[in-house]
Amino acid sequence: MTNATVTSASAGPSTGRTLPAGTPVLDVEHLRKIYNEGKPHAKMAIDDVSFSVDKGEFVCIVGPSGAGKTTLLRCISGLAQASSGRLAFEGTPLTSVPDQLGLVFQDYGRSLYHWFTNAKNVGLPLAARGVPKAERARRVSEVLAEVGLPHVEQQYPWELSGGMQQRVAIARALSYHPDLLLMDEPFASVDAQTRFDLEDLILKVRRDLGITVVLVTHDIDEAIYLSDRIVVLSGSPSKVREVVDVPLGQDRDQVATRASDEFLELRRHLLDLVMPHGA
Ligand SMILES: Nc1ncnc2c1ncn2[C@@H]1O[C@H](COP(=O)(O)OP(=O)(O)OP(=O)(O)O)[C@@H](O)[C@H]1O
Repeated sequence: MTNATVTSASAGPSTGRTLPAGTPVLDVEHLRKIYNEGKPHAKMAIDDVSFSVDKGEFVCIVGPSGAGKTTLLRCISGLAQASSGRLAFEGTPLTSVPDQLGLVFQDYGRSLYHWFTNAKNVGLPLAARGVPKAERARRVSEVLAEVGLPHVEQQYPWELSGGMQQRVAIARALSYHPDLLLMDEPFASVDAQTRFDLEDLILKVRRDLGITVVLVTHDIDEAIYLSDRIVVLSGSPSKVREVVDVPLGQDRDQVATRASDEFLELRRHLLDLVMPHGA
């Protein structure tokens, strides 16, 4: 896991363009990633990974430690270059960081500028894109309200709890209405109760904004709770072991959903896939 920062890969507003029916937001075909290719210390992190994500879907990626989950997100986001294979974003081959992409990584502590107010942090991608000040202020208020922090604009990140800081980071990634939100272990650094709150927040954001989400997690239960589908990676160098449908409906509840027979059955199946020998 990289302790990378929260990044807004684009500062521009969503294009809002309508994709032709059946066009996935994200298409990953036979992706392979070899670090230090051609050198004696070359390392194949991803062998052959294919999957696609449709508009509005919530897809989680799980797999053993070192399977290449972070590497996969870095390739999808354009932050790392795949060695071979094809990546397409909204039907267009991906050659650089896509405009309509939001990224949220685990380490909110390093991701926010602590000498800027929360409002300024959230507005940075908009400022970079030249969104006028008044419009920027309106959007910052709107998105902070969306993540449940309507009163923190003039405070600084260090005045907030860890969970609140991660909400600010999420608000920043959402400020320009990305079509696809990529999240790498976004809730791994907070306590269990805050983690549940943030999971519910991201489900609400997804519902409110109709956003497409791809999230990497070590936590099988979290993956089931959040997902429409789960891509299970094998150990390193990774292949797709299975893509698991999660037919739990849209209305999920931290207690009732997690206690349901369907949830427990999926949990058993996923644990079998991730720890095939009961390790
Ligand atoms: N910049 C890099 N240079 C060389 N090798 C790397 C680099 N980044 C990652 N790797 C290697 O690629 C493999 C996959 O790493 P990655 O961080 O993508 O896995 P992961 O599934 O996210 O791991 P974890 O679940 O432990 O966070 C590992 O063997 C790692 O050592």
